[in-house]
Amino acid sequence: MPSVTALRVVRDTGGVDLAEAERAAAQFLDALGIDTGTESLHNTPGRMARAYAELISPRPFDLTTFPNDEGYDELVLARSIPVRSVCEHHMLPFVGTAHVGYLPGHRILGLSKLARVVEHFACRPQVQERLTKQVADWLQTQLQPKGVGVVIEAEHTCMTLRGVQATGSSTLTSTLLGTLRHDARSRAEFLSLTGLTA
Ligand SMILES: Nc1nc2c(ncn2[C@@H]2O[C@H](COP(=O)(O)OP(=O)(O)OP(=O)(O)O)[C@@H](O)[C@H]2O)c(=O)[nH]1
Ligand SMILES: [Zn+2]
Repeated sequence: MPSVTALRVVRDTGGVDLAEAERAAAQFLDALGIDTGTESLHNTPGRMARAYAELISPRPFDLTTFPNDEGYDELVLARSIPVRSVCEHHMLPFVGTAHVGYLPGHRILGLSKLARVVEHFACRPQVQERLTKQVADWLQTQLQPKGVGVVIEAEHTCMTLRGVQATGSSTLTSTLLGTLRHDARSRAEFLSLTGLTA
């Protein structure tokens, strides 16, 4: 008889050497002409090291699935999941929201896991296109649903705070798989529920 299953998901970050990261941050600030000898900045290299370590270290989680006993065959959609990542080109944050949905097959997913999968792939140096596709592909592989849809909208601070300084701009990416990609009605419903079409 099918039952609850849980797959432990842990990402090996290769190990963060906090002490070395702190030394490097101190050198980096020094090279920028920033004096870390003051009382206020004294602990800044350590804070920088811990902050970046946190940004690239996803929390482990259990990917819990349940049998789809009722044969639920409509969309399951988690909207407005917070996204927090760092662009791999500048190591500056990009932040926004994700809408993640799927059309169930034989199993359904614990709802919180949709947000945990987003965090799992966001907590690393990323580009938004890859992040979007990784979340969709992974759900497709692990859950084998009839379809998956992922939409991410994010502000890249490397584009809004520096460089071109396109304040207020955001970037939208999407990946649709299976029925959500190929069936016009399912696709339209998904995009409508995510607020992307009227
Ligand atoms: N496709 C994609 N590009 C990104 C992402 N995050 C940042 N970038 C871009 O990566 C590019 C890096 O371009 P470079 O010309 O090497 O860097 P740069 O001189 O700092 O460029 P500017 O940002 O235009 O000043 C920039 O255009 C960024 O906007 C992302 O998630 N996806
Ligand atoms: Zn960038």
